[in-house]
Amino acid sequence: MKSFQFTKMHALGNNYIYIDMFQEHLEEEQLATLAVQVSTVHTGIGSDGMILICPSEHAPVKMRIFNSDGSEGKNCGNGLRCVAKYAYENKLVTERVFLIETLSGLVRANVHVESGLVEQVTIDMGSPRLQQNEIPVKADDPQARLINGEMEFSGEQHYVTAVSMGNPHLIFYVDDIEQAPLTTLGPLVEKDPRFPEGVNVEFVEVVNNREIHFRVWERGSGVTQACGTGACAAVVSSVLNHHTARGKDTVVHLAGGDLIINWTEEGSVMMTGPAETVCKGTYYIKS
Ligand SMILES: N[C@@H](CCC[C@H](N)C(=O)O)C(=O)O
Repeated sequence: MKSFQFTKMHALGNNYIYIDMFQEHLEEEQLATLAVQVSTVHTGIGSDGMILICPSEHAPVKMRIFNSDGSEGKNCGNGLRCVAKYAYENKLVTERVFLIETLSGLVRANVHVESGLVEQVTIDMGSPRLQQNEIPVKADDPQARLINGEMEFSGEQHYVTAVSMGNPHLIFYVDDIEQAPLTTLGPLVEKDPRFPEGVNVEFVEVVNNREIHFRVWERGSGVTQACGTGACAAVVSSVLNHHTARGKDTVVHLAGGDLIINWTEEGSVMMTGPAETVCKGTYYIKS
């Protein structure tokens, strides 16, 4: 029976099965099915998806992320922090600051090490993309931004902001995060035809100009405890909607814990937060 070694890691509860492609070989055609199988709780390992840590021609390491439904995402903030921790602790890199390639470009990781272990990671996530054709959102004017724009979902008008952090996000503001319509509006908006590639759906309650509450329905995985790119998109949206300030640290309270996000004056979105190893094991591939 074919098998591979895996590491399960999580970042604020957003958990993935990580496979070291410097050591393992998997066929491209089997990756989507494998992501579904390993993610399934009862018959697999149980996770929000699968992440490959791959060799790269442009950086010491490349990340590929598959959601639990087998679809491939182009970026994953929590995954990047875990990949950075794995790369440093497993000596795929020797420096504490290094590049990671993603399907949406290169990002810079900075690992914060205590007693030889990476506890926190800061990722320079690059600049957000705001034009509707970059998200993508179908629009009469594809170059225009969607900031606090009106959109109808199931007969109700909502004010939404669209941000790409290499992957698509749509942000809704709510008065009480505990009442956010995560499991009703989330799946409906994710698959709305106005988002040709689907969309990650985020709900935000503003606490004050340095703090927000956040919940997410992720494209391809549903409700998760945290979404790094989503938290970055929520802070960008909150600056654009004058709820928080650019160039200042904003604390994002996610279901799984806190992230510090700063959309700098220079343009980059900086994300700082933890990454943890859960366990390692052997997975036997179903034939
Ligand atoms: N959990 C992630 C994002 C994973 C990919 C996303 N569901 C997509 O399809 O774009 C994060 O931490 O950013």
